[in-house]
Amino acid sequence: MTVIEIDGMTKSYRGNQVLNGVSLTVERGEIFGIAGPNGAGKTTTVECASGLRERDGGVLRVLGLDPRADRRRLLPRIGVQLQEAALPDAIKVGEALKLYASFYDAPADWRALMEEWGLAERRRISYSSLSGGWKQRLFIALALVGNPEVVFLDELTTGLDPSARRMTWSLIRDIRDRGVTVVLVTHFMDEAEALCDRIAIVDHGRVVTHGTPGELIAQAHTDSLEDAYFALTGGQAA
Ligand SMILES: Nc1ncnc2c1ncn2[C@@H]1O[C@H](COP(=O)(O)OP(=O)(O)OP(=O)(O)O)[C@@H](O)[C@H]1O
Repeated sequence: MTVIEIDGMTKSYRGNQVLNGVSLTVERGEIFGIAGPNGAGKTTTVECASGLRERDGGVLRVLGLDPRADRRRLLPRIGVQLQEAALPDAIKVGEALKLYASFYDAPADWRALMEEWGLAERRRISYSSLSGGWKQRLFIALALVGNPEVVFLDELTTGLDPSARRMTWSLIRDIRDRGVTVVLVTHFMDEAEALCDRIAIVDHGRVVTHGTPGELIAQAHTDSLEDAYFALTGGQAA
C-alpha cells in the first residue's frame, strides 16, 4: 500500500526554485532513504511531506491526505525528527516525553517508550547533559510518542560516533519491524545501504533515480552504493 505519493512537486524560496518536480512513492512498512548533495532539496521535500512547508505545485499525499489542507488530521498520524532539532537545555528526559505525549489525543504510553528505548535510567537527566547519541535516541522516542504510522528522520546520525550510529541503525530497524514506515534523509551511503529498502537520490530538486540499493548499484555498474551515488550524481560529494 502506498503511504506517500509525490508527483511533480515544486517549491521556490523567494524566486529560487529548489524543488523542480520531485516524484516518488513510499510503501507501507519500508525504510525509504532520501540521499543527495547539499542543497538538493531533501529537507524541503520532507518538510512539505510532513506539513511544515507548503509546496507550490504538484501532487502530495501522505496517508491519503494533503499535508497542508488536512494538516490537523495528518499530524497525529506522523512523527517528525528534523535536522538541528533542539529542546530547552534544562528539560529532563522524562519531562520531554511527558510533554510531547500531552500533545496527542491518543499517545503511546510515554513511560513504556522511555523503558523500551533505554531512557528510563536517564529520565532525570537534563537534555543539555545528554551525549549526542542519547539526544538522538530521545528524539527518536519523541517522534514515536504519538504512535505514528509514518516517521520522518532527517540526518539522524550526522555527528554521531560510529557506535552511536550503529545503535541508531538498530533502533530504526526496530521502528520498521513494528510496522511503522520510515523516511530517512541521509548523507551516508553505508547507512543507506545497510538500512534502506529503497532509496531516492535527489539532485537539483529532482529525483534522479530510485530503487533498492542493489538496483542502484546495478544501474551504475559499480561495486558499492557509495560509488553508485557518485556515478549517479555526477561525482559530487554528499
Ligand atoms: N527557509 C529557506 N529560505 C530560503 N532558502 C532556503 C530555505 N530553506 C532551504 N533553502 C534553500 O533551498 C535549497 C534546498 O535546501 P534543502 O535544505 O531542502 O536541501 P538539502 O538537500 O536538505 O540540503 P542539506 O543536505 O545541506 O541539508 C538550498 O539551496 C537551501 O539554501
